[in-house]
Amino acid sequence: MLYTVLLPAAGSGKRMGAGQNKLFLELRKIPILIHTLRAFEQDPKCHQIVLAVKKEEQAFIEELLVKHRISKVAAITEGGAERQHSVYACLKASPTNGIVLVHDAARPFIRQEVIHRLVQTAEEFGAAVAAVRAKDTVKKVENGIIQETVDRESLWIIQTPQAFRYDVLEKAERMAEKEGFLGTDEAMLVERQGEQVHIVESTYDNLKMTTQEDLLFGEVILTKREQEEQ
Ligand SMILES: Nc1ccn([C@@H]2O[C@H](COP(=O)(O)OP(=O)(O)OP(=O)(O)O)[C@@H](O)[C@H]2O)c(=O)n1
Ligand SMILES: C[C@](O)(CO)[C@H](O)COP(=O)(O)O
Repeated sequence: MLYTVLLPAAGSGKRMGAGQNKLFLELRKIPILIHTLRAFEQDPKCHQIVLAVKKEEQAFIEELLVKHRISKVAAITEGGAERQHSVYACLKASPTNGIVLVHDAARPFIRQEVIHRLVQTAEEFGAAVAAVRAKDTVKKVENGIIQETVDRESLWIIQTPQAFRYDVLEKAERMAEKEGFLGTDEAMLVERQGEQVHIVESTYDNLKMTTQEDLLFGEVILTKREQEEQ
């Protein structure tokens, strides 16, 4: 089945400390935003892309879309104060009966085979998220004192894309807005509606460009990808 991808791109990139939207920073002379868009532009199963952007950045982003021949962007909507608000704005701009993927525009290295497994799982079960197993020990801490070590075998690091049947995500976003609930990902909103969310194993290089170090890792990932393609 074809899918629609919702790309929140209206953040400020505070943790990157670049003084601008981190999505405009370049890897191999291409903006991070374009790397991410290309992943979906080049996927035959992607029907359309919906972007949430800052109003004052829309004209610049539209120029980037033309320059880099990104043709699948069907709608550009205004993002909100929080990531969740930006995602909801994208959802409201793209009603469909099918599968929607929510993907951070700050994750440029998503692999097509992960996307397709997510879509298949969401088609079957209604909700699925990309994730990788935790590699480090995780502990709960209060006031600088370790309270509990969480069993690593049951720990997964959640990424995006997060894939849903449109009606499942729409109800979750609508109820969260009505109840003033703010989550850090869409799965949280769906879980609190009592829906089961499935895990689809992703790759460790599906990195979210968040801090300066990630730019270095990103260049290495691109070098590795180029070697894979040779
Ligand atoms: N109000 C917001 C906040 C974030 N995002 C988007 O959500 C994705 C993941 O958010 P994050 O990595 O936190 O980006 P920023 O919010 O820009 O980073 P920071 O928290 O460091 O400011 C990014 O593509 C970002 O552009 C958004 O559309 N609207
Ligand atoms: C949605 C997410 O990428 C899953 O790991 C993450 O929660 C986004 O966090 P951010 O602080 O909004 O980047």
